[in-house]
Amino acid sequence: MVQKTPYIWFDGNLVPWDEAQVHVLTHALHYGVGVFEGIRAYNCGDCSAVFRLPEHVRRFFDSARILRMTIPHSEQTITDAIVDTLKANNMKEGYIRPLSFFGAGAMGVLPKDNPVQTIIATWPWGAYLGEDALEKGIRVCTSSFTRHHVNVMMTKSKAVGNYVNSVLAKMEAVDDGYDEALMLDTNGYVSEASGANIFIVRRGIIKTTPLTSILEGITRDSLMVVAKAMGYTVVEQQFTRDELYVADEAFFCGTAAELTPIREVDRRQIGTGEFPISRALQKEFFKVVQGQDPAYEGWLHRYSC
Ligand SMILES: Cc1[nH+]cc(COP(=O)(O)O)c(CN[C@@H](CCC(=O)O)C(=O)O)c1O
Repeated sequence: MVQKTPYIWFDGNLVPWDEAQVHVLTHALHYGVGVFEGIRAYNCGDCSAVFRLPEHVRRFFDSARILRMTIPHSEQTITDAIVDTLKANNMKEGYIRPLSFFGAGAMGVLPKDNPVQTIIATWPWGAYLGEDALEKGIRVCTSSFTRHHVNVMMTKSKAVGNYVNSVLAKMEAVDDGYDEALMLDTNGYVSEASGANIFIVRRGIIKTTPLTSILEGITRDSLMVVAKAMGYTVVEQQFTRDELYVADEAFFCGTAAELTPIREVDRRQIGTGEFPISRALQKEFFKVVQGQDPAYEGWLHRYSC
């Protein structure tokens, strides 16, 4: 159950958590047209910092543009509202969920008299895939659900409706005893997880899926930059499930997932079961988000509660 916090920003005002409600004829509840973001704030010791806030806010608005939804606020207003909500909730660290959606008004597929509503919620969210996941890695299965064709759903939009595909994949994986689902694209190549991007390490090369059917992950981008700065070769290249099977290491990454090693895929251990490169990247990633690496100060939007 999500842990409540005192306030949610709702169409310009901070309202008590339990009062942030919508009508059951909200268009997005019926037709799935909304956009959202997942953002994390980290405790950096003497203050806190939201990780890559401008990039997340820009993607939030880009997602809306793709869906022909006009968010009735500026990027600056949303940026300020995110920090204000964190402060109002006295959150030195935690997860931030902006959501914008077609509200109640007309019913029917065409949203014509439906206001675009916007909320920003924040709550504590620890290890996305379980406390042991970051340390020991997770077990993954290839999903029977295929990632969206790029002209069926708009996969560069973090659109609410896209996540029916993710929910079905995740439910199937968990019911079958795994921690997460690996989804293939419509051509059968590895795409991403239900809520994270994927990397593999093979013969010292770090490889990730190109920007085809996947969400353009900000953590993915960050890790590519950090890995290159650490001296690794990083390529964006399609790969198949059996290349994943014979990889030396593999990991998922995302705002919620952070960097979660994968220890097994479809009952095949990945590599030796040790993941030194993933571990080194994970260690550097947490130094970066916690403000311990000055080279990445530009990625931190600092604030104090
Ligand atoms: C499909 C998908 N792919 C990749 C990513 C990684 O993107 P980024 O966070 O920018 O690195 C996410 C984020 N998934 C968000 C929602 C998770 C959820 O269960 O809800 C997240 O990680 O916040 C996805 O949902």
